[in-house]
Amino acid sequence: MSMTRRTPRTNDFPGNYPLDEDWHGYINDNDRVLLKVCLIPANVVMVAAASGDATIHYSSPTSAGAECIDPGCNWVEQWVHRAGPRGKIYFKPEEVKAAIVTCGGLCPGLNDVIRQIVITLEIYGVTKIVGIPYGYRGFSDQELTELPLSRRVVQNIHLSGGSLLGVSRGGPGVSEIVDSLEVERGITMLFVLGGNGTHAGANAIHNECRKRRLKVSIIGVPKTIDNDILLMDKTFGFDTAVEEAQRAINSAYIEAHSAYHGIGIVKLMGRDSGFIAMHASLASGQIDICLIPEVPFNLHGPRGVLSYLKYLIETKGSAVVCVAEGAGQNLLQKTNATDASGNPVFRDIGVYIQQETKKHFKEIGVHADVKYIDPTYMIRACRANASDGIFCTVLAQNAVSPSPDIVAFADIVHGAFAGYSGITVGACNTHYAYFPIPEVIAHPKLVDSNSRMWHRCLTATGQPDFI
Ligand SMILES: Nc1ncnc2c1ncn2[C@@H]1O[C@H](COP(=O)(O)OP(=O)(O)OP(=O)(O)O)[C@@H](O)[C@H]1O
Ligand SMILES: O=P(O)(O)OC[C@H]1O[C@](O)(CO)[C@@H](O)[C@@H]1O
Ligand SMILES: [Mg+2]
Repeated sequence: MSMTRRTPRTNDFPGNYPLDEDWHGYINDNDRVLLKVCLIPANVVMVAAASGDATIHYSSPTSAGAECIDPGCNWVEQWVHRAGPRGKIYFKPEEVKAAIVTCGGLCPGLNDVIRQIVITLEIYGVTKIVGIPYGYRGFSDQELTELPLSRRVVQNIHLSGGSLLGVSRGGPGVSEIVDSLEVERGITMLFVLGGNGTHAGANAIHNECRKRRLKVSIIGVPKTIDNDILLMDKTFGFDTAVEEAQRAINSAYIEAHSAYHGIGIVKLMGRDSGFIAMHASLASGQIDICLIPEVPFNLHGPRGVLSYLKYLIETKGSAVVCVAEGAGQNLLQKTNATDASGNPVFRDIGVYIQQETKKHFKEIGVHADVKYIDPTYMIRACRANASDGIFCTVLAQNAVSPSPDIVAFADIVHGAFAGYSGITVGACNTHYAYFPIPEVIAHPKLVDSNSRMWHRCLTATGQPDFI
């Protein structure tokens, strides 16, 4: 097998300099990634789910995971732009001032992404790169000054969790942010790392820039530990969260297993979506009951969680419950409180289950030793694990000499240089693509209770329905 050089050697090409059509190092602007396919000719149904299933040929719309895009289940193809470096760039690197901002909650991998963006920008020849401190707030708070970024500054930041730039919720309105971008700072590329709220903000900033006819690229990188962004295989930090959750689950298991009639309860993140809880439960093999926001359950009553816990105590001697923070909110009193970004503040379902379990076992006169673990912030503050780290690091290596397989975070820089704006980057069916922001934040991506993955989780825990 011969080694292929990633950078063209001048003597490889006639005239000593490769023409774009001879140098196969760039993404063609017309390259596309297939997002969904949906077809019903006669009895044959081929439907691709939102992500990752484009290669499945379903034989019936009732097959697990099958999904029709339109009500008639007609042939529909959805394509998105393939991500990667373009032969023609839209910005002159020496005229670019790029800024990076991280908003919302923390997520493992933020520093890796910041680092990769800076390194890739420098490779393009950009020298003016700054970090906006503490999320969107950094655009309005006069006491916060922007942080100059360079390879030297970001070299080792991936070795720790958190965000070099800091994060925040809430902050200034869109108009104020664009004033700051345009007038105060002269920013021409803004890289926005955040979840659905941040992306809603990024889209609004993009629209305002267009309204003002500003030549500014607004590019998102979806950051959500909950993995709740639509159309993408997964988002960075999710893998790390699932892995870190294993420690908490294992501790809960050991506590429960070592106690007489021990019950361990672990609450994991997941405001709307139970992906972390589902995957962590599956990975651990130590969970008896997994509760997620998408699947309603009763705590009390003959089919409720508490009756099943009693059964587990009687048959196994101990039990471990994994509950996502957004699960069972209908069982709790609403607070009507919101955080600075307007997100509803939930009551603590983990604490509630702990209290109700203690109460229930006392009432029925059965001894139970209940231990509750909430590892939320320990998980969120972690540095990215190897898988999430590779997700960034390999991209960085590719970014050193642009080639067609430069992907993901490096790609968002390519996206900006290609003149894209109002887009976000992600992996879809293992390929990297640019997505229009409104499409990916239309609603949170949810665990499908009819999916194979949820069924696998139920098989792994052995739990019944709690309704
Ligand atoms: N609809 C919106 N329009 C403009 N800006 C928004 C909107 N929603 C949220 N934002 C802003 O985006 C930032 C982050 O929002 P939010 O706190 O909801 O976190 P997030 O991006 O969803 O991340 P996380 O996954 O951690 O919750 C905040 O500064 C908030 O003011
Ligand atoms: O306590 P904070 O910072 O508001 O963040 C909590 C939220 O952040 C998330 O981890 C998402 O970033 C949610 O799962 C959770 O509801
Ligand atoms: Mg959010």
